Amino acid sequence: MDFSHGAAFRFLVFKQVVNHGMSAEFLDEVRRLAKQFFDLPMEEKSKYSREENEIEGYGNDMILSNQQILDWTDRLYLTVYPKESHRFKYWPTNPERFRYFSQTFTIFRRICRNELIRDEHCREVLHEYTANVKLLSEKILKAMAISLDLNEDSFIKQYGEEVKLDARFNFYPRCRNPDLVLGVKPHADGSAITILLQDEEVEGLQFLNGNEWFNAPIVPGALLVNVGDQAEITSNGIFKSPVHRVLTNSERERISLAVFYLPDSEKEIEPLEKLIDETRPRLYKSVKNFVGLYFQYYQQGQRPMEAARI
Ligand SMILES: O=C(O)CCC(=O)C(=O)O
Ligand SMILES: [Fe+2]
Repeated sequence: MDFSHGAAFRFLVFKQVVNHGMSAEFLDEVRRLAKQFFDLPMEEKSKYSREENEIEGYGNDMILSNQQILDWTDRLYLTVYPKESHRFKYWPTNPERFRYFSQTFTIFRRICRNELIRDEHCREVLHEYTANVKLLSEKILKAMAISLDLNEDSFIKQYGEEVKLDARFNFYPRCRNPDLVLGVKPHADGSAITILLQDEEVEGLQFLNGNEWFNAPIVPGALLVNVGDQAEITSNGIFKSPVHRVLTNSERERISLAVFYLPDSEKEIEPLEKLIDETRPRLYKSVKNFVGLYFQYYQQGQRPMEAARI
């Protein structure tokens, strides 16, 4: 990863990262697994259904009012880190490889990387992806701190000991009336940062800049890094958490996988002291369990950041 252009990095809204240490084949494998899951008959998928008032599991938006417009999407939401938080009742066992890499694939990859084949047991696919994404997220949070002349651990320390990673697999079916409904309504992510694996062929994600929506292009082999609300708060607004949405498509279905890097919900987070001065007064209150707050606001189509702003 090249973070040498520190100043430019400050104004990052979203960034496509290519040198993230994961091969294009591995990313394809992750996409394939997601797709295989969503292709299963409804009867099979509903074994992992989200329960009312729960976030994790398979389903769609929580229904809070009968005025609510639902997103045109199917999701599978799983806490993937730390291991102790895994709730396997929501983890698909079908396709089998959702949990396990085929041994052949693992060995093949290791041979390609000229690695010794020491440990031959299959690794769980999501664990490997999660470990890589956690590492990448922390590298980026360090680079963000360095670009502001801060100690590299400044943001990470703010987020506490017990960070959590949540994965949201998104599937957008074809839609006959794409002008009438969105795949995901406009929102900013409630994470510190989000690492997004986009569909390899179908666009749909858009970012708001001023009053205009811009397409996020597909960059082969890249992951998209998105600043979330909690990084906006801790950076005292220097990094902005962008509003984005997903369009529906009448021709093609689309998948994506967002992994949210979430601060410890017991930890109070707030703008870093060093980023507050007379020219940049403190913009946000201290907040705790921002994700809890986030879901209440999101489902009503409001920006949770409003609750944090001074
Ligand atoms: O599907 C996408 O490209 C983005 C999904 C998204 O914004 C999210 O899951 O928060
Ligand atoms: Fe998002």
